[in-house]
Amino acid sequence: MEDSFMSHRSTFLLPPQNKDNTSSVTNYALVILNQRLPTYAPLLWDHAKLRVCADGGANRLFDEMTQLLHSEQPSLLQSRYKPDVIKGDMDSIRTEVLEYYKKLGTKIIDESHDQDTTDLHKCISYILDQTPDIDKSKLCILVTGALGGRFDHEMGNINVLCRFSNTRIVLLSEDCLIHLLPRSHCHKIFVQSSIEGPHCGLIPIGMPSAKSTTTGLRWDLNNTEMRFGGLVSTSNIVKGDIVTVQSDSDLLWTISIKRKP
Ligand SMILES: Nc1ncnc2c1ncn2[C@@H]1O[C@H](COP(=O)(O)OP(=O)(O)OP(=O)(O)O)[C@@H](O)[C@H]1O
Ligand SMILES: Cc1ncc(C[n+]2csc(CCO)c2C)c(N)n1
Repeated sequence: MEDSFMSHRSTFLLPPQNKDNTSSVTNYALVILNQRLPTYAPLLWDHAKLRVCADGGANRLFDEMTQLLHSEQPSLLQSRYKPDVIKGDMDSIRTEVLEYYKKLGTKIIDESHDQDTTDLHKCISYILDQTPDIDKSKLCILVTGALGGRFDHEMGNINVLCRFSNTRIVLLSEDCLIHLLPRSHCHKIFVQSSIEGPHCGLIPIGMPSAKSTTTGLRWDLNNTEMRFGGLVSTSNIVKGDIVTVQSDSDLLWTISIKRKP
Protein backbone atom coordinates (compact mmCIF):
# COMPACT_ATOMS: atom_id res chain seq x y z
CA MET A 1 0.00 0.00 0.00
CA GLU A 2 2.91 2.32 0.89
CA ASP A 3 4.05 2.35 -2.75
CA SER A 4 0.72 3.57 -4.07
CA PHE A 5 1.07 6.87 -2.19
CA MET A 6 2.18 9.92 -4.15
CA SER A 7 4.68 11.86 -2.00
CA HIS A 8 5.03 15.64 -1.82
CA ARG A 9 7.92 17.51 -0.24
CA SER A 10 8.68 21.25 -0.47
CA THR A 11 12.44 20.65 -0.31
CA PHE A 12 12.88 23.27 -3.04
CA LEU A 13 12.45 25.85 -0.25
CA LEU A 14 15.54 24.45 1.51
CA PRO A 15 19.13 25.01 0.32
CA PRO A 16 20.07 22.39 -2.36
CA GLN A 17 22.66 20.71 -0.09
CA ASN A 18 19.84 19.84 2.38
CA LYS A 19 17.98 17.94 -0.34
CA ASP A 20 16.92 14.52 0.81
CA ASN A 21 17.73 11.71 -1.58
CA THR A 22 14.47 9.88 -0.99
CA SER A 23 12.51 12.43 -3.02
CA SER A 24 10.76 11.17 -6.15
CA VAL A 25 11.50 14.55 -7.79
CA THR A 26 15.04 14.87 -9.14
CA ASN A 27 14.49 17.44 -11.82
CA TYR A 28 13.16 20.93 -11.10
CA ALA A 29 12.26 23.53 -13.71
CA LEU A 30 11.48 27.14 -12.83
CA VAL A 31 8.97 29.45 -14.52
CA ILE A 32 9.09 33.15 -13.60
CA LEU A 33 5.81 35.02 -14.16
CA ASN A 34 5.27 38.76 -14.30
CA GLN A 35 4.81 39.51 -10.61
CA ARG A 36 7.25 40.49 -7.85
CA LEU A 37 9.89 37.81 -7.32
CA PRO A 38 9.57 36.08 -3.94
CA THR A 39 12.45 36.63 -1.52
CA TYR A 40 13.39 32.94 -1.85
CA ALA A 41 13.69 33.16 -5.68
CA PRO A 42 17.51 32.67 -5.63
CA LEU A 43 16.97 29.34 -3.85
CA LEU A 44 14.50 28.13 -6.50
CA TRP A 45 16.95 29.26 -9.19
CA ASP A 46 19.70 27.11 -7.65
CA HIS A 47 17.46 24.02 -7.58
CA ALA A 48 16.30 24.38 -11.19
CA LYS A 49 17.95 22.71 -14.16
CA LEU A 50 15.83 24.66 -16.68
CA ARG A 51 14.80 28.30 -16.13
CA VAL A 52 12.07 29.89 -18.23
CA CYS A 53 10.64 33.41 -18.10
CA ALA A 54 7.05 33.96 -19.23
CA ASP A 55 7.09 37.19 -21.27
CA GLY A 56 7.13 40.05 -18.67
CA GLY A 57 8.59 37.65 -16.09
CA ALA A 58 11.93 38.47 -17.73
CA ASN A 59 11.58 42.10 -16.56
CA ARG A 60 11.17 40.82 -12.99
CA LEU A 61 14.30 38.69 -13.21
CA PHE A 62 16.26 41.59 -14.70
CA ASP A 63 15.05 44.23 -12.20
CA GLU A 64 14.49 42.33 -8.97
CA MET A 65 17.11 39.59 -8.62
CA THR A 66 19.67 42.37 -8.02
CA GLN A 67 17.50 43.76 -5.21
CA LEU A 68 17.27 40.34 -3.53
CA LEU A 69 21.03 39.75 -3.69
CA HIS A 70 22.52 43.15 -2.96
CA SER A 71 25.97 41.82 -2.04
CA GLU A 72 27.17 41.88 -5.63
CA GLN A 73 27.29 44.28 -8.56
CA PRO A 74 23.92 44.46 -10.37
CA SER A 75 25.50 43.97 -13.80
CA LEU A 76 27.33 40.82 -12.63
CA LEU A 77 24.12 39.41 -11.17
CA GLN A 78 22.14 40.20 -14.32
CA SER A 79 24.54 38.19 -16.47
CA ARG A 80 24.80 35.34 -13.93
CA TYR A 81 21.01 34.94 -13.65
CA LYS A 82 20.42 34.31 -17.37
CA PRO A 83 17.20 32.44 -18.25
CA ASP A 84 17.46 29.52 -20.68
CA VAL A 85 14.29 30.58 -22.46
CA ILE A 86 11.86 33.51 -22.65
CA LYS A 87 8.52 32.47 -24.09
CA GLY A 88 5.16 34.18 -24.45
CA ASP A 89 3.21 36.66 -26.50
CA MET A 90 5.90 39.27 -25.85
CA ASP A 91 3.61 42.18 -25.14
CA SER A 92 5.06 42.90 -21.68
CA ILE A 93 8.83 42.29 -21.89
CA ARG A 94 10.80 45.55 -22.33
CA THR A 95 12.88 45.79 -25.51
CA GLU A 96 16.09 46.49 -23.57
CA VAL A 97 15.54 43.34 -21.45
CA LEU A 98 14.79 41.19 -24.52
CA GLU A 99 17.90 42.47 -26.30
CA TYR A 100 20.06 41.98 -23.18
CA TYR A 101 19.17 38.31 -22.68
CA LYS A 102 19.16 37.60 -26.44
CA LYS A 103 22.79 38.80 -26.59
CA LEU A 104 23.69 36.50 -23.68
CA GLY A 105 22.28 33.53 -25.61
CA THR A 106 18.81 33.09 -24.10
CA LYS A 107 16.42 31.33 -26.49
CA ILE A 108 13.50 33.62 -27.38
CA ILE A 109 10.22 32.04 -28.43
CA ASP A 110 7.67 34.57 -29.66
CA GLU A 111 4.20 33.10 -29.75
CA SER A 112 2.24 36.31 -30.22
CA HIS A 113 0.09 34.51 -32.83
CA ASP A 114 -1.51 32.40 -30.05
CA GLN A 115 -3.95 34.54 -28.08
CA ASP A 116 -5.90 31.54 -26.73
CA THR A 117 -3.42 30.16 -24.21
CA THR A 118 -1.69 32.01 -21.38
CA ASP A 119 2.05 32.61 -21.20
CA LEU A 120 2.26 30.10 -18.33
CA HIS A 121 0.55 27.46 -20.48
CA LYS A 122 3.05 28.18 -23.27
CA CYS A 123 5.99 27.80 -20.86
CA ILE A 124 4.72 24.51 -19.39
CA SER A 125 4.25 23.11 -22.95
CA TYR A 126 7.83 24.06 -23.75
CA ILE A 127 9.24 22.37 -20.62
CA LEU A 128 7.25 19.18 -21.31
CA ASP A 129 8.45 19.15 -24.94
CA GLN A 130 12.04 19.39 -23.65
CA THR A 131 11.62 16.55 -21.13
CA PRO A 132 11.97 12.97 -22.39
CA ASP A 133 8.93 10.82 -21.46
CA ILE A 134 11.05 8.64 -19.20
CA ASP A 135 12.01 11.69 -17.08
CA LYS A 136 8.54 13.27 -16.84
CA SER A 137 7.63 11.49 -13.58
CA LYS A 138 10.72 13.00 -11.90
CA LEU A 139 9.96 16.54 -13.10
CA CYS A 140 8.50 19.27 -10.89
CA ILE A 141 7.80 22.73 -12.30
CA LEU A 142 8.00 25.63 -9.81
CA VAL A 143 6.12 28.79 -10.80
CA THR A 144 6.82 32.14 -9.13
CA GLY A 145 4.39 35.06 -9.13
CA ALA A 146 1.44 32.79 -9.76
CA LEU A 147 -0.80 33.94 -6.90
CA GLY A 148 -1.97 37.31 -5.63
CA GLY A 149 -2.46 40.17 -8.05
CA ARG A 150 -5.02 39.95 -10.86
CA PHE A 151 -7.75 37.39 -10.18
CA ASP A 152 -8.19 36.43 -13.88
CA HIS A 153 -4.46 35.61 -14.04
CA GLU A 154 -4.68 33.60 -10.80
CA MET A 155 -7.58 31.54 -12.14
CA GLY A 156 -5.75 31.08 -15.45
CA ASN A 157 -2.75 29.82 -13.51
CA ILE A 158 -4.89 27.38 -11.48
CA ASN A 159 -6.50 26.22 -14.73
CA VAL A 160 -3.01 25.27 -15.94
CA LEU A 161 -2.74 22.88 -12.94
CA CYS A 162 -5.93 21.18 -14.19
CA ARG A 163 -4.89 21.23 -17.85
CA PHE A 164 -1.57 19.52 -17.02
CA SER A 165 -2.85 17.35 -14.18
CA ASN A 166 -0.31 14.58 -14.89
CA THR A 167 2.60 16.97 -14.32
CA ARG A 168 3.82 18.11 -10.92
CA ILE A 169 3.42 21.91 -10.93
CA VAL A 170 3.69 24.12 -7.83
CA LEU A 171 2.26 27.65 -7.95
CA LEU A 172 4.07 29.96 -5.55
CA SER A 173 3.67 33.39 -3.97
CA GLU A 174 5.62 35.03 -1.16
CA ASP A 175 3.09 33.65 1.32
CA CYS A 176 1.86 30.26 0.12
CA LEU A 177 2.08 27.46 -2.40
CA ILE A 178 -0.59 25.47 -4.25
CA HIS A 179 -0.53 22.19 -6.09
CA LEU A 180 -2.97 19.61 -7.35
CA LEU A 181 -3.67 16.30 -5.62
CA PRO A 182 -5.04 14.11 -8.44
CA ARG A 183 -7.83 11.72 -7.45
CA SER A 184 -5.87 8.86 -9.06
CA HIS A 185 -3.59 8.63 -6.00
CA CYS A 186 -3.53 8.62 -2.20
CA HIS A 187 -1.24 11.45 -1.14
CA LYS A 188 1.39 11.73 1.54
CA ILE A 189 2.50 15.31 2.18
CA PHE A 190 5.74 15.63 4.16
CA VAL A 191 5.46 19.03 5.84
CA GLN A 192 8.76 20.90 6.14
CA SER A 193 7.75 22.71 9.32
CA SER A 194 10.84 24.96 9.35
CA ILE A 195 9.64 26.67 6.17
CA GLU A 196 5.93 25.95 5.67
CA GLY A 197 2.63 25.67 7.55
CA PRO A 198 0.77 25.53 9.78
CA HIS A 199 -2.06 27.16 7.77
CA CYS A 200 -3.40 25.00 4.97
CA GLY A 201 -6.44 24.24 2.86
CA LEU A 202 -7.99 21.56 0.65
CA ILE A 203 -10.27 22.78 -2.09
CA PRO A 204 -12.25 20.76 -4.62
CA ILE A 205 -11.52 22.02 -8.10
CA GLY A 206 -13.74 21.66 -11.14
CA MET A 207 -16.37 19.55 -9.42
CA PRO A 208 -17.63 18.73 -5.94
CA SER A 209 -15.93 15.89 -4.10
CA ALA A 210 -18.33 13.37 -2.60
CA LYS A 211 -15.79 11.80 -0.25
CA SER A 212 -12.46 13.12 1.01
CA THR A 213 -10.51 11.67 3.92
CA THR A 214 -7.44 13.14 5.59
CA THR A 215 -5.07 12.50 8.49
CA GLY A 216 -2.72 14.97 10.16
CA LEU A 217 -4.97 18.05 10.15
CA ARG A 218 -6.60 19.82 13.09
CA TRP A 219 -9.96 19.51 11.24
CA ASP A 220 -9.63 16.18 9.42
CA LEU A 221 -12.12 15.10 6.77
CA ASN A 222 -13.72 11.69 7.20
CA ASN A 223 -15.46 10.66 3.96
CA THR A 224 -16.64 14.27 3.95
CA GLU A 225 -18.34 16.00 1.03
CA MET A 226 -16.79 19.26 -0.21
CA ARG A 227 -18.33 21.65 -2.72
CA PHE A 228 -18.48 25.36 -3.43
CA GLY A 229 -21.66 26.56 -1.79
CA GLY A 230 -21.17 23.91 0.90
CA LEU A 231 -18.00 22.98 2.80
CA VAL A 232 -14.50 23.69 1.51
CA SER A 233 -11.59 23.19 3.90
CA THR A 234 -9.95 26.60 4.29
CA SER A 235 -8.12 27.93 7.36
CA ASN A 236 -7.17 24.39 8.37
CA ILE A 237 -3.98 23.66 10.39
CA VAL A 238 -1.38 20.92 9.94
CA LYS A 239 -0.78 19.07 13.22
CA GLY A 240 2.44 17.14 12.56
CA ASP A 241 4.98 16.31 9.88
CA ILE A 242 2.80 14.15 7.63
CA VAL A 243 -0.61 14.81 6.12
CA THR A 244 -2.43 12.14 4.08
CA VAL A 245 -5.23 12.88 1.65
CA GLN A 246 -7.53 10.62 -0.34
CA SER A 247 -10.46 11.83 -2.44
CA ASP A 248 -12.75 10.85 -5.29
CA SER A 249 -12.05 14.25 -6.95
CA ASP A 250 -8.98 16.29 -7.75
CA LEU A 251 -8.23 18.66 -4.85
CA LEU A 252 -6.03 21.72 -4.55
CA TRP A 253 -3.62 21.59 -1.62
CA THR A 254 -2.40 24.90 -0.26
CA ILE A 255 -0.03 25.58 2.63
CA SER A 256 1.42 28.81 3.99
CA ILE A 257 5.10 29.63 3.53
CA LYS A 258 6.89 31.02 6.58
CA ARG A 259 8.58 34.39 6.25
CA LYS A 260 12.24 34.57 7.17
CA PRO A 261 12.64 36.58 10.42
N1 LIG B 1 -1.17 40.02 -11.43
C1 LIG B 1 -0.90 38.73 -11.75
N2 LIG B 1 -1.37 37.72 -10.96
C2 LIG B 1 -1.09 36.42 -11.26
N3 LIG B 1 -0.37 36.04 -12.34
C3 LIG B 1 0.11 37.02 -13.15
C4 LIG B 1 -0.12 38.40 -12.89
N4 LIG B 1 0.48 39.13 -13.85
C5 LIG B 1 1.06 38.25 -14.69
N5 LIG B 1 0.85 36.98 -14.28
C6 LIG B 1 1.31 35.75 -14.94
O1 LIG B 1 2.48 36.04 -15.67
C7 LIG B 1 2.30 35.71 -17.05
C8 LIG B 1 3.06 36.71 -17.89
O2 LIG B 1 2.62 38.00 -17.57
P1 LIG B 1 2.41 39.12 -18.67
O3 LIG B 1 2.11 40.43 -17.98
O4 LIG B 1 3.55 39.05 -19.60
O5 LIG B 1 1.06 38.53 -19.34
P2 LIG B 1 0.16 39.11 -20.50
O6 LIG B 1 -0.05 38.03 -21.47
O7 LIG B 1 0.74 40.41 -21.00
O8 LIG B 1 -1.18 39.37 -19.73
P3 LIG B 1 -2.39 40.32 -20.10
O9 LIG B 1 -2.28 40.57 -21.58
O10 LIG B 1 -3.60 39.55 -19.72
O11 LIG B 1 -2.19 41.52 -19.23
C9 LIG B 1 0.78 35.70 -17.27
O12 LIG B 1 0.41 34.83 -18.33
C10 LIG B 1 0.29 35.18 -15.92
O13 LIG B 1 0.39 33.77 -15.88
C1 LIG C 1 -12.89 32.89 -24.63
C2 LIG C 1 -11.60 33.65 -24.57
N1 LIG C 1 -11.42 34.51 -23.54
C3 LIG C 1 -10.28 35.23 -23.46
C4 LIG C 1 -9.32 35.11 -24.43
C5 LIG C 1 -8.11 35.99 -24.35
N2 LIG C 1 -6.89 35.34 -24.01
C6 LIG C 1 -6.81 34.16 -23.37
S1 LIG C 1 -5.22 33.67 -23.16
C7 LIG C 1 -4.61 35.07 -23.88
C8 LIG C 1 -3.14 35.30 -24.03
C9 LIG C 1 -2.62 36.11 -22.87
O1 LIG C 1 -1.22 36.19 -22.98
C10 LIG C 1 -5.64 35.90 -24.29
C11 LIG C 1 -5.48 37.24 -24.95
C12 LIG C 1 -9.53 34.18 -25.48
N3 LIG C 1 -8.62 33.97 -26.47
N4 LIG C 1 -10.68 33.45 -25.52
